[in-house]
Amino acid sequence: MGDFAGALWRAHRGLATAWWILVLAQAMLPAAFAYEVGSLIAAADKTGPLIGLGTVFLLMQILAPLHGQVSTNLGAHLSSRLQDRLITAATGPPGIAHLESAALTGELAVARDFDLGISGPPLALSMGLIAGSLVEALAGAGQAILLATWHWWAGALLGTAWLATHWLLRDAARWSRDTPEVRYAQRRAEYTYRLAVDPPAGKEIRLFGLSDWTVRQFVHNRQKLVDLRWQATKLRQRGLGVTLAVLTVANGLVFWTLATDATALGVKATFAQAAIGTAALAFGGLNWALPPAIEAVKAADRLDRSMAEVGALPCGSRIPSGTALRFRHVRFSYPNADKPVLDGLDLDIPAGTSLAVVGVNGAGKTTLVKLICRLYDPTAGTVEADGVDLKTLDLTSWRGNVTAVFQDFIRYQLPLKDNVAPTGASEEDIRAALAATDAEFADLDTVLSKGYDGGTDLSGGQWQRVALARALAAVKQGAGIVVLDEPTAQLDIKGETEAFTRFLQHTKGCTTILVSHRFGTVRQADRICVLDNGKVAELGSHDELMAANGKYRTMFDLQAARFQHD
Ligand SMILES: Nc1ncnc2c1ncn2[C@@H]1O[C@H](COP(=O)(O)OP(=O)(O)OP(=O)(O)O)[C@@H](O)[C@H]1O
Repeated sequence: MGDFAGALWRAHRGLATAWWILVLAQAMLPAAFAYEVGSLIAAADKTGPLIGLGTVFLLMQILAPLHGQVSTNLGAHLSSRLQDRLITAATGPPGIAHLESAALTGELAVARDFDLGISGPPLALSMGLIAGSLVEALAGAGQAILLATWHWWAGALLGTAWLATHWLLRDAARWSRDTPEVRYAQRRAEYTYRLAVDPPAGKEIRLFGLSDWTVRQFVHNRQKLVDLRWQATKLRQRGLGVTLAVLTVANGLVFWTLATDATALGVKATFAQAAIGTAALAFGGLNWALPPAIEAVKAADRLDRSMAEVGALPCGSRIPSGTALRFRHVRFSYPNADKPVLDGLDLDIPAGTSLAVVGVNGAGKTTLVKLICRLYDPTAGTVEADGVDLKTLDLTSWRGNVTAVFQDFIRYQLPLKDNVAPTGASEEDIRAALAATDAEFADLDTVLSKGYDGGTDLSGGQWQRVALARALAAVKQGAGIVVLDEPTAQLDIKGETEAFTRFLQHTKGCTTILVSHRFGTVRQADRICVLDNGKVAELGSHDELMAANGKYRTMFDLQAARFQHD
């Protein structure tokens, strides 16, 4: 609860203060109402008590909707703050291991539930429910205190009896989502939800007839969450029986004493209401909206720390001085993987040369690219730039020195010009980059997404040309190392060879690393390296490797034969 209160305070101090004041004010009103009713009955002159009663009644009517408004606003602020924190936690770490960790993506699903509302109401809504339940619990305590002013034991007895019920119900209302089963169901529900609503999935869902499957998966996992909640929150019968007995005795005793007490009718009316109102102690504060909200706040806190830890990379202060790359006895395993992807890899890439990397699927080509971009660090060995370990370089400067077209490059839903230079560049440079890659598909200001007014979409190959233009624009801005991971896989054969030849012309002087399965492109590189079993199996120019008659030649001949046959 402390974490939650702290999160409210940080979300919006003014609203949080108003929210708590309103909780307390509203909690006091039922006791005040009981007192005023008693006074009205007892008083000879009814004017004062009537005004008092009317004021309390009016406050009850005004404060409740006001509290509702404040709750919704505060909930929206808290929700935005949590979203900001999650986005910062995800994008902040310099590495990407935290985004690929199964444990952390599970945690992210728990944290995001406050906003998706798959297994509970979204925060803006649940804040009102939380407010109501807190008011109720505190109002019950206020009535018990009022009752204690008549007979201390009556307040204590009824207060304790209803508190016991509170614990029973609380136990039953509490549902820990922090279990592998719940996380799994939440992730599957979120995943299938995205499949249903995101356009890229829309094609396959329809073509492969997966609509029913998607709905079934979503419903199944949602139902699973409902069942798990039901199992966790079922009332235990024996506990219920005991509590009912305690309540019957306590209430019987208090009301019997009240009935037989020789006090005035007004006093009796006040304390009878207080005795009834104490029951709110049992039911307030139990609202099922509170635990999920607390868990979302806690999960966001935990993610902040754990993502920073898992995605951390050591960062030096040296400024990169050159673009020659060297892998020295590099070994690399993904976290929790039992087999290394790279194992004793040695490779020199002289500055200003181009190197193509080939190998079967899963040989570790993209992994090599990730190490050059320093998205991961080697498990052992070093990657060096001009003889300097990348770990000792200033990371921002290093990243400014490298540009890449990744296999799964991003298709930004932004204007064409921002797709070429996301952080800005002169119009002249943007146009030059687009011209060099034959990517002038739209007006510079046209958004590359059909989801926007006047927006357009591109074909796979056209998108690749735009991604190549982005890399060229980065070279213009100072990047000296260019990494291309299957950059032309979606271009037609003629376009591919032309595009790569032109790209190399425009990046003359850069160190270029190309990953490709298309040998027409590969052969244009100064040198080619065949990756096998985590090591460099062959290294040389196209002619040298063909003459060596090894793995490269086998792969090249296979592809050439297929084209000749076609
Ligand atoms: N984030 C990851 N976590 C765990 N294992 C991974 C991860 N990414 C890749 N791998 C594994 O590492 C190995 C090498 O993958 P990588 O993507 O580097 O291969 P590749 O040579 O680029 O393959 P392809 O030609 O299919 O693109 C594969 O066995 C893959 O399953």
